[in-house]
Amino acid sequence: MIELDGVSKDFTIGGRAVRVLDGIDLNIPKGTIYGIIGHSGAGKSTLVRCINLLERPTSGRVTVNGKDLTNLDPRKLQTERQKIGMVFQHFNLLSSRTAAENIEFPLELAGWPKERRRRRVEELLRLVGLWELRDQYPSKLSGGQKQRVGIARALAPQPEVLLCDEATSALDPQTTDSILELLASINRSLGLTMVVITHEMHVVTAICDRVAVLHQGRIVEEGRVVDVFLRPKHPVTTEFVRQMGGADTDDLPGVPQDEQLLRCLFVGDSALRPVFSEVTEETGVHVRILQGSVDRMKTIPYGRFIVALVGPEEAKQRAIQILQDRGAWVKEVNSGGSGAMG
Ligand SMILES: Nc1ncnc2c1ncn2[C@@H]1O[C@H](COP(=O)(O)OP(=O)(O)OP(=O)(O)O)[C@@H](O)[C@H]1O
Repeated sequence: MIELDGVSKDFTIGGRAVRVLDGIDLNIPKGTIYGIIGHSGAGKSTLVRCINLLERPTSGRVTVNGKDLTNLDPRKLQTERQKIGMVFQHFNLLSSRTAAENIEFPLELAGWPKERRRRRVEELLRLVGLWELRDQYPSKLSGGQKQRVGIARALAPQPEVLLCDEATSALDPQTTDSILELLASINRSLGLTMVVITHEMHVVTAICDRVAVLHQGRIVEEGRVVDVFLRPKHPVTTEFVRQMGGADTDDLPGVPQDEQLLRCLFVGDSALRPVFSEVTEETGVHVRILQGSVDRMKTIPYGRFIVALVGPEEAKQRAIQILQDRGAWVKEVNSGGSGAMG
């Protein structure tokens, strides 16, 4: 749906060219919610603005829905841009227009007839839960309500892609969750492809299917959210994962020499099965859970545990084999070892 091939972007800063994006390759499948996470200055906003060519890449190609945007003349680019909606961190609403009039604005620009505009605006006000507030001006709306207007305005011309640039970063945690829920439900009901730019892990784990980690203008990791965040490879990803907390061997109590300390990770249905009980039943090895939790990333359950196996050596090895056979990723650790799960 969205493909970036070797996209680079240079800005001239203080008279010299500085490379802000460096050879970005991305393939965002239709209908997915795709997260791009990175620290401040990583290049996230520049990257998302390259997708709709608000920033023209210095080199590389941007293809959206089979059309190479980097090769279109200005008029055709304008037409294609209407299929890409954008939601901003600070809402960017027109203060002199009511909620309904803000939503209507892009339809006026696109030349929709009045009656069709009226029907579309009503539909959108209801979709984002703002029908009652349709005649309010932005100054009378809360941050969450303003962002609902921003989302409805972006959806008005029926785009195929929605770009969200830190759409929840100016909101409190509760409002953030309600906006994330709205975005996820729009994705489900309209099948819209969404690109979500954020510096917050929570945003990615709540609604994204896939994620790219951006660092100093490069993608350092990419994949399914569960794969990238539960088994991070790059130090920047590991830093983000630490924000989630979870199993860590730093603060473990002492474990007797004859017990085998393990880190276990279950992803998918195996996280919900009584695998530790099965191990005990089949091998006689007891499993002492020292730390752990079961949670979900979007809809996918996962469990992270630090356990100690208690029993004869040969039986402990069989227990590890059974854990692996039942879908666990298992890593033996020395007691007193350190490091986040991953
Ligand atoms: N128009 C511009 N001219 C010059 N430099 C720019 C321009 N836009 C961005 N930059 C620089 O590019 C780098 C990446 O900025 P960008 O806003 O894309 O990062 P970001 O990851 O979105 O960060 P933040 O979360 O802080 O917005 C920064 O060093 C920034 O100063």
